[in-house]
Amino acid sequence: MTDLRAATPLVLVGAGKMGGAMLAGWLENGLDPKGVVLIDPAPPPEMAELIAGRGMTHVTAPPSDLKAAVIVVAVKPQVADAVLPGLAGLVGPGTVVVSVAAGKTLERLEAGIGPAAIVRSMPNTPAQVGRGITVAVANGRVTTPQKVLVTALLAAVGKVEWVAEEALIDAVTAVSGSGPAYVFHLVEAMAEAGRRAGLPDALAEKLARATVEGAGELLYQSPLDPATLRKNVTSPNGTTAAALAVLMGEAGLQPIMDAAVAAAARRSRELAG
Ligand SMILES: NC(=O)C1=CN([C@@H]2O[C@H](COP(=O)(O)OP(=O)(O)OC[C@H]3O[C@@H](n4cnc5c(N)ncnc54)[C@H](O)[C@@H]3O)[C@@H](O)[C@H]2O)C=CC1
Ligand SMILES: O=C(O)[C@@H]1CCC=N1
Repeated sequence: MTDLRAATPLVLVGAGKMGGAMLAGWLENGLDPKGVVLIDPAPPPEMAELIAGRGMTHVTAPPSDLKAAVIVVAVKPQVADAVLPGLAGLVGPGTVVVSVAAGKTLERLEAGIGPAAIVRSMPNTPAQVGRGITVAVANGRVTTPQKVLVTALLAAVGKVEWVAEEALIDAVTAVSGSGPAYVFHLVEAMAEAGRRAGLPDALAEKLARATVEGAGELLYQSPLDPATLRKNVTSPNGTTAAALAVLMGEAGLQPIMDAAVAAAARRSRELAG
């Protein structure tokens, strides 16, 4: 079983919301902070604190004297093309590059960093609490041991799926990469609907948040599928049935979700550049 020590030296390029969430998860799971080199000219303040507190090396540009075991590229897709060529010097014969950038194809990544073992992946921010899910696709240069190493790294912050067909990553991005935002928006919408139904602000927010937290945890712990869990809430001719007649109706959630996921997948394809 590959442990996270094999991932060092690990160079994390960009410690913002996604890179920072993964880094927090890795440290929680035993990655040696001394083996981490963070490249970020302007990490968010909470990351700067974590970096200093855990003794990680922090630089603002790629060092010239290092070959990485793993390079995780977690900068915005819009800056990836500019950043990638500067990382080429960190690539040695054993290095595997893992990109989390939305839209950036394996071909585009290789055009930027040069010939290398590259994994294109799509994680999500629940990685911060070890409950992310990442889908990954490898180029032809990734060896089996590198795939095992990347799996260990990604598995330290949640579930991992590999796909052989790169085109699936756009839909993956639209469902699980962006998906946490849809769930957080559901909380906002439920709270707002509660306020409009007469609840005081604080109570509406508390009820919406606790309901999604609890339903998520129940889904996590239960062996039942979501449809069964939904039916377990729904008494015949009761209040839930009345609400679901709206949510599952013709103008309900499904067509809205279809449109949202299609829009995100389209944007992912555009971000290829
Ligand atoms: N936020 C999310 O939920 C998810 C984001 N992603 C992907 O993760 C990547 C990063 O997104 P976020 O973390 O949300 O953005 P962010 O803006 O929070 O983080 C980007 C980080 O990159 C740093 N950076 C900028 N220029 C740099 C450079 N030249 N060298 C090194 N670091 C540099 C910034 O200072 C910042 O800390 C994007 O490609 C995005 O598509 C993927 C899955 C989910
Ligand atoms: O919004 C974005 O583009 C990134 C990719 C998936 C989640 N956040």
